[in-house]
Amino acid sequence: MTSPALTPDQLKALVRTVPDWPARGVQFRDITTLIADGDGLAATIAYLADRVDAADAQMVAGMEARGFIFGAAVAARLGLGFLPIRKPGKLPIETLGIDYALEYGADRLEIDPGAVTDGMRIALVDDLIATGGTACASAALLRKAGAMVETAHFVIDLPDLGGADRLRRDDIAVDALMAFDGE
Ligand SMILES: O=P(O)(O)OC[C@H]1O[C@H](OP(=O)(O)OP(=O)(O)O)[C@H](O)[C@@H]1O
Ligand SMILES: Nc1ncnc2[nH]cnc12
Repeated sequence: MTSPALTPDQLKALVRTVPDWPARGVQFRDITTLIADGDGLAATIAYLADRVDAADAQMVAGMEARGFIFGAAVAARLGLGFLPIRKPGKLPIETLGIDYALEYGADRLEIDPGAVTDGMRIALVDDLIATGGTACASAALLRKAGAMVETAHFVIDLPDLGGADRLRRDDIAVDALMAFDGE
């Protein structure tokens, strides 16, 4: 695979930080500016694809909505299929779902169970891991469908929020292209 043209530090500089959005005290790490940059998008996909390739995954799963941007591009680059992990009520079939707790309230994720074959190695891809609620629920859902989920790959880690450690406690190896750590 050709080396990406931009370094992780240069990619980090393309992420826009919006203070106090969507709530006071939150530093929102916005990938809109990263993906609007052609070299930035290409390098981000190249980095993620190298890691998913090294994990020997048979399929890529991405979480709605931002995980679709990165996950589908990585899957296509590697010639793998892509499994969308959807917010509730979007799939026109009988789904397999999981309910999970958010900091305030609850949410649900759903997949097409027919897309997963027993024992298939599926790599998770998303733009960002914060508390890990979305990624842990996604891994549990894929495992419930019969998949093996051993790796998860993110563009951004917010280590202060503990999500990556939470995933590791579920026996999932985590990598991220960049971290915003107490910034
Ligand atoms: O680690 P967590 O605390 O679960 O947070 C991370 C999740 O939050 C964001 O998605 P969001 O639910 O905002 O949806 P979006 O991709 O549709 O914007 C992000 O894309 C991750 O999926
Ligand atoms: N701080 C943050 N920035 C962007 N997306 C997020 N999802 C959860 N926390 C986030």
